[in-house]
Amino acid sequence: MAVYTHVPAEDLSAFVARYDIGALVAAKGIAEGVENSNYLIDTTRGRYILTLYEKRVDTADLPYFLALMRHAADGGLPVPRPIEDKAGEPLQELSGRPACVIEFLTGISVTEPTPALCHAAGEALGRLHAATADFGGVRANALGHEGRLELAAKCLPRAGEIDPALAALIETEMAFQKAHWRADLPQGTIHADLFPDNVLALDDTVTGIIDFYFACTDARAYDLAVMHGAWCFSNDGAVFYSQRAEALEAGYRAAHPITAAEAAAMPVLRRASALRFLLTRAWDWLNTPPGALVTRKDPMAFARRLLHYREAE
Ligand SMILES: Nc1ncnc2c1ncn2[C@@H]1O[C@H](COP(=O)(O)OP(=O)(O)O)[C@@H](O)[C@H]1O
Ligand SMILES: N[C@@H](CCOP(=O)(O)O)C(=O)O
Repeated sequence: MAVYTHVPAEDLSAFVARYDIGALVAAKGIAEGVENSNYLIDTTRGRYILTLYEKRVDTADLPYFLALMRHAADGGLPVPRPIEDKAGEPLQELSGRPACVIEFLTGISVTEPTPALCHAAGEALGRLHAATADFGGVRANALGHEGRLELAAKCLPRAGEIDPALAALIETEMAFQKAHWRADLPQGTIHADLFPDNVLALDDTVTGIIDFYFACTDARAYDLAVMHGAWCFSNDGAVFYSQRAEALEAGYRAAHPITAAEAAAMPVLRRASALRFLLTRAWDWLNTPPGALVTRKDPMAFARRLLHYREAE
């Protein structure tokens, strides 16, 4: 359940009145999502998403995320445009939290994507990379190579509470990444979390790319590696679907080239991405207090992906 901050109805009405979007007629909390509180709001003029940014998002990064979303929307991507208030300001405060209203986009997130949707999603990523090539914003990846190694070291002492083999898996992967990570791959603006639940689709057509709150500047090909892990396995990581992977890469190549160096680095990037999601899930698994309204995601689902990548070499 991702409504951490509950906003009283009268505050919501007053908040909506700051914008030129009509009067509030309905609002409901959205259960999906992990990081922030989201409300679906209907006004006399249309439908919008209201996001209240919770503690895990650094307020200083919000102007970067909102500028990136606007840039991508201006570039023709199906990315929700942040709505400005009557004074031209997209970033607000509500119930003691930074808050923003963004466009509502139609579509649903699928859990078992077809190869056709994988193709469309890969193409959408390629288009996003092309459209953001001239985006001026820069944000370091807190979960980049160094960040992953730091988080790995923090997870190691208690990894055995999740699975007896997990500490060894993390340790050996840290050694591999230290030896093989390449810092010289083409850099760009990456989404960094383009899982199926962050893509809205209708009939194998992508209608929305959402949740830019991990976006950053990093190796462009890493973004495709993230999608490989997120889109091409069963949810528990036990089954790899090669047709999805072929379609994903073909879709990306239809919109953006992959250099020879990027293609050669892909096995390392995929392992790095599997490690990243294994680690953040493990950290949350070990540190989410009982009774928190967050659904913890299974770290072992990404341990299995990591093992698959190792065995595929
Ligand atoms: N612009 C949008 N249009 C339609 N639905 C959206 C939009 N943004 C978010 N949502 C809905 O809200 C849910 C949570 O949003 P998300 O940004 O993924 O939250 P979180 O950052 O907490 O993970 C999504 O799964 C989707 O159902
Ligand atoms: N995609 C990550 C979790 C991040 O959650 P999101 O709702 O912000 O996409 C994972 O699956 O571990």
